[in-house]
Parts: sequence; structure tokens; C-alpha cells
Amino acid sequence: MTIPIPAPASADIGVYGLGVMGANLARNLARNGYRVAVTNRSAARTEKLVAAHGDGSEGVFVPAADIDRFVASLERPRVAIIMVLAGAATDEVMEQLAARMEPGDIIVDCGNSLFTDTIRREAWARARGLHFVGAGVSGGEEGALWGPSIMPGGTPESYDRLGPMFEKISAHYQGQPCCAHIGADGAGHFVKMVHNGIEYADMQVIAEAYDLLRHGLDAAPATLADVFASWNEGELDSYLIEITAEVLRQVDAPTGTPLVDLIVDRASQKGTGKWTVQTALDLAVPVTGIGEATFARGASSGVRQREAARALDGHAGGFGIDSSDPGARDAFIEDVRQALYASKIVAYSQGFDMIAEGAAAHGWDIDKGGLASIWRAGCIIRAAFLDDITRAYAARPDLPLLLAAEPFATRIQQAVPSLRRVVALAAVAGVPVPVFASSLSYFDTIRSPRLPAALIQGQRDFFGSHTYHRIDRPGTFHTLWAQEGRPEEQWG
Ligand SMILES: NC(=O)C1=CN([C@@H]2O[C@H](COP(=O)(O)OP(=O)(O)OC[C@H]3O[C@@H](n4cnc5c(N)ncnc54)[C@H](OP(=O)(O)O)[C@@H]3O)[C@@H](O)[C@H]2O)C=CC1
Ligand SMILES: O=C(CO)[C@H](O)[C@H](O)COP(=O)(O)O
Repeated sequence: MTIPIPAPASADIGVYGLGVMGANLARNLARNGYRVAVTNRSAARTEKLVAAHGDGSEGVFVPAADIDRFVASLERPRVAIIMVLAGAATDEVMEQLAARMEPGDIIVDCGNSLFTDTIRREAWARARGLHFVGAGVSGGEEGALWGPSIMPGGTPESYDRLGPMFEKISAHYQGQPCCAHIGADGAGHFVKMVHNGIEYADMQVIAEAYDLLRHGLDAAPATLADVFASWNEGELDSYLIEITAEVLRQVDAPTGTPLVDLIVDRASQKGTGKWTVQTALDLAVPVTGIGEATFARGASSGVRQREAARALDGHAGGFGIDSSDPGARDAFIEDVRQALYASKIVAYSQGFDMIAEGAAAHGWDIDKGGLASIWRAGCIIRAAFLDDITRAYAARPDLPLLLAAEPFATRIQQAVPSLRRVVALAAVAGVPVPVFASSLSYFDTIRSPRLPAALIQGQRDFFGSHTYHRIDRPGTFHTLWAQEGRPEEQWG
């Protein structure tokens, strides 16, 4: 198929990059009435999209064989979306677009870019009179096609132009679009990064719950699919719980084996979880759930290490649950459900803490309640739970700690006895539960009136004269540890 030369200024918006996300986002825009210019590095994808969907029934596509024709086909001021791999590919495409654009035009990066790259690109584009918008998009293939959650950063002026289009194509929750302007330059990609970090934690706690139930009850995946489906009827109602039931129910047709038992147990990652943890360390925010979930993926993929450790005796005991006793079985399932819920509260609380710290560090005025509200539909972490988070921040935008606010404070205190039992049982049975265990430790850390951090300060002062503060007097102190009688000096 030869791609014809498009008429100048015949498209309202363009999409460069027609992979899984770009092609579906372009179809979503066309279905919503926009004339969409489409192009791709390799023309085959452009041809495929037009061949499959270019008959007019899904709206108007304006295909272009190359970037010159693509830019020429856009109405002024031009809006071009980049949907390619993050990193060097995004830089290459942005530079090629910028070279062909004029002041006032808008380049939108809808990929999963690192927010610091977005800050750099926005400054680069601004110096050329262009707008650069880093927009987080979540929802996967189906979301891109039928309505994702969209988190655009950039200038308010660029949002004035983009907002109506993005709000129209986004998911809607009770009539409200799941799209809002997040803040300047990298704010949109920052919150998308944390969204993905929370996604990692959410997926890991579900996996830990599955593993405990599988071992503790010696239950088949299809039985556990029913358990997850029933959980999806209550306070755990979420997309990730819903698809967990679907995955567990899937049977491999040729072998008749549950598919989950045939999938290699090594979890991959494309980088957003790692970036969340790296950034959290820079901000000094403990996102222990996200951190443990990211490390758990890494540990699962540590082939050599797992092979070397396989024969080690963990002296693991049994669960001691009589799964033929419905009462014992149901009590265990309920404990695991509560443990999952408590860990989920911790992960979201930590994620929103990170957003608050990131916003403060970068001068972004991020509306956390508004953000929670646009995660209620369209995105991968969509959950009934986010309605409560929206309300909590609406009631008090400067909440110091989400898990200490209602309804989470009541719910986590109710759930924590179950979390303790489950973590203890997992430890005895030798089942790894890194996020359950770290969530419990985090909860116990922040609610503790006195921490052994005091001893660490003493150790630091001993070996490095790093000083300490006292609870009974203001000032900075140092003990002369090497001197006779170890006198204390006030250093500030
Ligand atoms: N898949 C998902 O669920 C989600 C993905 N994202 C993000 O969206 C972006 C696209 O992902 P996805 O659609 O899944 O990826 P795909 O692998 O399906 O497509 C990748 C696209 O990038 C293009 N590309 C790669 N390198 C270059 C380059 N150097 N110059 C120009 N184009 C290039 C490819 O072009 P070509 O055909 O020529 O190779 C192709 O169009 C990524 O940033 C991803 O992280 C965001 C949310 C969800
Ligand atoms: O952004 C997404 C969903 O919100 C993507 O699906 C992302 O690629 C998932 O990350 P990973 O591949 O690391 O699991």
C-alpha cells in the first residue's frame, strides 16, 4: 500500500508512534471526532492501522509516510503526540518534530518517560517557543482505545488547548473525566511514575495473598479465582483483583493445566518501579511497599542466585490449617484478605507521601484529591478505594499521612491483627511475603512513640562525631567517647 500525500492542515491532532498504545490512542481520538494524523518510524505500522481502521467507520485518519508530511498535515497551532519508547527514541522524535514546528505549537509525550527527562525537554522546547507536555497515560491497550486516565503536565496554556480533547477521550467516572492538569513541566510524568510504583506494590500484595492461599489451603488456581472474584465484590473492588481472578481461571487448552502454572515465575519490569524507588531515595520518602515489590521482581528474575539457593533447608514448618474445616479455611482466607487490604493502605499512603514530597521539591501544586479522582477509572490501579482517598484529601488537602486519616485509620487498625497473624504464619511456613512484612514494619515504625533511631544516633556520634539532639534540652551535642569519663559537649 502506498500512503498518499496528506492535504496540508487537514488534521486536528497527530500521533507519532503506532505501537500498542499509539495506535489505540489514535483510534480513540478519531472515534471522538478528531481528524488524526498518524505516522510511525516504520511505515508498515501506519499502513496496518489504515488498512484495518481507515475506512471512515471509526472516524478520520490522515496517514503520512514521513515526519515532514505528518507535520505539514497538522492544523496550526499544531498538536503532535509522541507515543514511542521512553528515552533516546523520545528525544529523537521530539527533536525531529521541533525542527519542523513553529512557536506556539505543542509536542505531547504520552509515553512512560522519566520525569527529569520531561523537565529537561520542556525547558529545551520552551527556549524554542514550543510547548512540551509530558502526559502520563495509564490503562494499557484497552484503556488507550476506550478511555485511559491521563495526567498531563506542562503550562496552563497548553492545557487550555489540550484539555478539552484529552478530557473527551479519557475514561469517565460518574460523568467526570479522568484527566486533569497536574502541574508544570515534569509533574504529569512524576505522578504517572508513582502510579506505576503503586501498581507494582498492588500487584505484589495480590501475588503474596495468592501464594499464601495456594500453599496454606493447598487450593487449585480455579478455586482461588473464586476467592478473588468474591473479594472484588467488597472493599478490595479493583481492576487488578478482577484480572487476577481471570488469570487464575485460565486453563491452557493443549495441556489442561492452569495457565499460571505454566508461566515462568520471573517478573519483568520496564523501569517505572525502579525510577520510583530511586526517586524516593532522593526525596528520603520511605516507599517500602513499592521498594519491596520492585526488589521482589528482581529476586524472581535472579536465575543464578535462585539456582544456587534452591537446595538450602529453610526449616519451614506447616501452616497448620485444616482446610477440610470450613471455619478454619474461611478464617484464614479472611485474614489474608485483611492483610492485603492493610498492605494496600500502606502502599497508597506511602505513594501519596511521595507525591507530596516530590511536589514540594519541584514547586508543583499537585491536588492530591484531584489526582486520586482521575485514577478512579481508566488506569491500571483503578479501585473503589480511590473514592475514599479522593474524599480524604477533599476534606483535608494537607493531610500529613493518608493512613492516619479516616476511613483508613479505622480500617488499618481493624486489619492489623490479621496482618500480624499472616506475617507470622508466613514466616513459620517459609512463604516469602516481602510487602506484607514490610507494610507491618512500616506501620509499627510510624506509630511507635520511640524508635531505636536514638541508638543509631549514638553510634554515629561514637564513630564519626556526627552529633545528636537530646530530648531534654535544645542544641546539638557530642560525647567525647575516647576521653576519660566521656564528657559531653554542646556543639550548637
Ligand atoms: N503498553 C502499555 O500498557 C503502556 C505503555 N506506555 C508507554 O507508551 C510508550 C509506547 O509503548 P507501547 O505502545 O506499548 O510500545 P510498542 O513496543 O508497542 O511500540 C513502540 C513504538 O515506538 C517506536 N519507536 C521505537 N524506537 C523508535 C525510534 N528510535 N524512533 C522512532 N520511533 C521509535 C516504534 O516504532 P517502530 O514500529 O518503527 O519500531 C513503535 O511505534 C512507551 O513509553 C510505554 O512505556 C504507557 C502506558 C501503558
Ligand atoms: O504504564 C503501564 C501501566 O500503567 C505499563 O503497562 C507499564 O509498562 C507496566 O510496567 P512494567 O512493564 O514495568 O510492569
